[in-house]
Amino acid sequence: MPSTSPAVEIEGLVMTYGDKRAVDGLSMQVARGSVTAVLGPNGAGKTTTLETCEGYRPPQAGTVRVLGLDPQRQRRELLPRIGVMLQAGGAWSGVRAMEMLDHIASLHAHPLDTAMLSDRLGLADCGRTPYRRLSGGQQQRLGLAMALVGRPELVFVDEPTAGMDPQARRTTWELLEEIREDGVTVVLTTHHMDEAERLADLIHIIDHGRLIASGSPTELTSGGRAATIRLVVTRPFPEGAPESLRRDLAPGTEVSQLGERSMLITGPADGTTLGIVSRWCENHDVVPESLALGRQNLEDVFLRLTGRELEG
Ligand SMILES: Nc1ncnc2c1ncn2[C@@H]1O[C@H](COP(=O)(O)OP(=O)(O)OP(=O)(O)O)[C@@H](O)[C@H]1O
Repeated sequence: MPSTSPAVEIEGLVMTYGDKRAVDGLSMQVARGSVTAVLGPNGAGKTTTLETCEGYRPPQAGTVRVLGLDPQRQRRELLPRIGVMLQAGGAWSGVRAMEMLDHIASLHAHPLDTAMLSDRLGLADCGRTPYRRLSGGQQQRLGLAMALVGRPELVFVDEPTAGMDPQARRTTWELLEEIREDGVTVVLTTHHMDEAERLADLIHIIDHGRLIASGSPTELTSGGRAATIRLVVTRPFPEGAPESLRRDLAPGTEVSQLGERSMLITGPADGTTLGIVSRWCENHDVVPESLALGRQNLEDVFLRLTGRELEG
């Protein structure tokens, strides 16, 4: 198996829970040595996809290969080569933080130094605290340490910074950037676009269990639709406002309603467009509270693709 082959290859994956199609024909790849973010709103199918890659669930249709191996049939071969940070738990409730980390380290041939790792992740002070008494953020950090301690070639991290304070988030981001420098492949799920924008070489956006867009953060947020205007008005928009405004704007300009008093206009957001938006407001008895020019971010991309906001 040449090392240039993808670290993860998913082809036509289908996963259902009863009648619910959590993953619906998903195909995507993760390049070796990259940080790839799987971005999507709650319930998009991110965790289910990761759990299938980790060998916790057999695919109901489609195929999954991780480091060239079948996560079900070749699990024993695969497990020592990957690290997994679960969204919740992963440790026994009564075990002390350091005991758990040392235990995981003892299962690996060449583990990292656990004292160094726990210090780095700010766990040194709670090393003797039972897992159930750790704060949510401390449990997350311990989960990350457990995923990294075996020097994996590939780590799956499910919402790595959920519940962390800003300082712990930054430390986690730095650590993930460092392990990438060491050539480790990182697959992370998140519904925080800033996390994906900061860390990821490649972003797969999924919604309703399907891949709806892929690209680098720059590719996804640039191009002809790079600029945005956010319009906030004093009272709720009249019925049909986005369609009416879109008719006045240049072809290719997109208008999405964000809330009852806010809209996002994506396209050639120049002086001409601003002028048209102001005139439209005047003609429709709409009073702008703010009209802000900006650069499209991943949240805007998601909104444009799905008509819904990413977080929430
Ligand atoms: N064990 C389960 N039993 C039944 N339905 C489930 C189960 N696990 C997940 N689901 C459903 O499958 C869909 C996908 O869930 P999944 O956890 O994979 O999404 P997610 O993108 O990781 O969401 P989140 O960001 O909230 O973690 C959701 O509608 C969820 O309610």
